[in-house]
Amino acid sequence: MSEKRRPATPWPPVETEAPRFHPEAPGPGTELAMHYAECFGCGDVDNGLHMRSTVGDGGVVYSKFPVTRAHQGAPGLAHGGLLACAFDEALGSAVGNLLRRPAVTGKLETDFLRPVPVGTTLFIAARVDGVAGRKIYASADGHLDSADGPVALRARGLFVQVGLEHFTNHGDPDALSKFTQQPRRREDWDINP
Ligand SMILES: CCCCCCCCCCCCCC(=O)SCCNC(=O)CCNC(=O)[C@H](O)C(C)(C)COP(=O)(O)OP(=O)(O)OC[C@H]1O[C@@H](n2cnc3c(N)ncnc32)[C@H](O)[C@@H]1OP(=O)(O)O
Repeated sequence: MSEKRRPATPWPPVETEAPRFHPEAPGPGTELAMHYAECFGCGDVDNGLHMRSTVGDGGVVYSKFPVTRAHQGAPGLAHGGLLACAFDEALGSAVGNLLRRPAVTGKLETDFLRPVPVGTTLFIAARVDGVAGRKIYASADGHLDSADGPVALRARGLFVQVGLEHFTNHGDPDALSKFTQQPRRREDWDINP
């Protein structure tokens, strides 16, 4: 199957600054713990994606998504929505861990280039591309079965920085205390755009 191309659109779509990684961001080689045990992407959820991520060199976060029968759409193939979910998680992990700015997905676009069979592992490499005020642009490639395997998907996401009250006002008021890894304290986040 030949490498397919999609129409080239500028990315990031607006003028941005280079991302400034948080001084206490985890360094290369760090295996990232799940950020929340009940997260469908990285938590201990039945039939969740059970993604695991590691910080690489140059501001890249590598995540693995083992695709099981629980993740099917067409028989034997991963469901596209769950693949998009895996990219949301991978991009969000790069943004959250490297910048330590609380942010939510505002826009997520995914190019599906190859089918992803059950039994494969998707190796996702995600990076933060630029920042414009509260807007954080990130992108990722998903490779089949190894870090340099064929590219099955590409994704681009806009994350919007929010105050911590976003999570307490709209979600579980106890949610922040349920985070299972650092930073657990307000002062651990860079909350100034
Ligand atoms: C160590 C730490 C570990 C942590 C690890 C964490 C891992 C996490 C992994 C989990 C990963 C999973 C993560 C998840 O699943 S996050 C869950 C899914 N996402 C949401 O639920 C978000 C829902 N949406 C909102 O809450 C609001 O709409 C937000 C907050 C996004 C913006 O509402 P707000 O009123 O606050 O701001 P604004 O509307 O003035 O917008 C601000 C700017 O953004 C621009 N804009 C907005 N939307 C779009 C768009 N669609 N296309 C293009 N642009 C868009 C907008 O034009 C404006 O630009 P400008 O006019 O200023 O130029």
